[in-house]
Amino acid sequence: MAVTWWASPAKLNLFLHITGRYEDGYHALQTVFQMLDYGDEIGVETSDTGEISLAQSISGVADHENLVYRAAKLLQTETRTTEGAKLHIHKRLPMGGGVGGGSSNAATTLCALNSMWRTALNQSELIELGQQLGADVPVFIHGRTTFAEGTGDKFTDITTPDTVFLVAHPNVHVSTQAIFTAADLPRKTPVISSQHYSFNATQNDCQEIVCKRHPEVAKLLQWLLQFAPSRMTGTGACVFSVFSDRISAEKTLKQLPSQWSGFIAQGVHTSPLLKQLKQYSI
Ligand SMILES: C[C@](O)(CO)[C@H](O)COP(=O)(O)OP(=O)(O)OC[C@H]1O[C@@H](n2ccc(N)nc2=O)[C@H](O)[C@@H]1O
Ligand SMILES: Nc1ncnc2c1ncn2[C@@H]1O[C@H](COP(=O)(O)OP(=O)(O)OP(=O)(O)O)[C@@H](O)[C@H]1O
Repeated sequence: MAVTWWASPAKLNLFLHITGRYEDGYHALQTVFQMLDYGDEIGVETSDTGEISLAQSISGVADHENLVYRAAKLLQTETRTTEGAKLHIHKRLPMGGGVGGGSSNAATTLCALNSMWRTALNQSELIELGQQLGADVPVFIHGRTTFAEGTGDKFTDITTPDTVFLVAHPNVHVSTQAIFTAADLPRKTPVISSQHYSFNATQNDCQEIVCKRHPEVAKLLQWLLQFAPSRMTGTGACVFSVFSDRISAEKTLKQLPSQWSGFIAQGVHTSPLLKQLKQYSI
């Protein structure tokens, strides 16, 4: 059976405000999820054996914990389909870097298999399943650059300026859970309206404590700020810089000190996955 490849794009949190905390310990957020044209790819070979397998493992992640495998199993169980699949993962995105690679892989797997297995769940049913896999899975199923609230699951789509991003990784790992349980995390940022969003009037509320705990993130941020406005995404560790043209972004990437790594991506309104799904269903 031939492999069909599906896009699994990255996101950036252009800002991240923590506006409160729910009784279950989860935080109320406001953020802009910026979809990028750059990411991983998930290859799907369907079969009628009912078996789900990964063609290759990801280092450090047990196969049964891999979000690609878990997403396929969840869809199979929920829809009671007798179909199976062999799933390939082409990784480009840094793991646990705040660019949502694992969440995006899960979203792509759910959406691609729903099309290829013809299980016919609608987008809100897929989002409900996605929520069970992680807080950032729903936005990748939604597939548009959007202003998000709640735990990142209430969306108001917005148009952001045409931007080329340099996304850099400081090669340190930041635990999302450790940041969200930190006593000194600011949790009372006033709520803003999606219409009044601007990059300059917002911040990432996690950035200061991540920089304190992980000096390498602070060092990378200081280095990037010489060239362009820059900010951390999510709970880190990646930092992005905002450029209006690709040449300047590429020039800066070429100068990136060798202990760090990075990539260039264009901000997009509609994710490459959503575009592909529309074509597939035509
Ligand atoms: C902060 C963001 O990166 C913004 O994009 C995400 O909302 C985090 O998404 P994620 O990594 O998929 O997060 P999950 O795996 O669902 O949660 C990891 C841990 O972060 C904390 N967490 C996460 C999201 C949220 N709104 N409040 C939280 O307190 C919880 O302690 C949870 O145990
Ligand atoms: N297919 C997968 N790709 C990447 N990580 C995976 C995958 N499956 C499971 N994981 C686990 O999920 C963790 C978080 O991965 P992910 O890349 O989504 O983090 P992130 O970029 O910090 O995302 P977020 O911004 O949503 O917090 C990884 O550290 C890894 O242990």
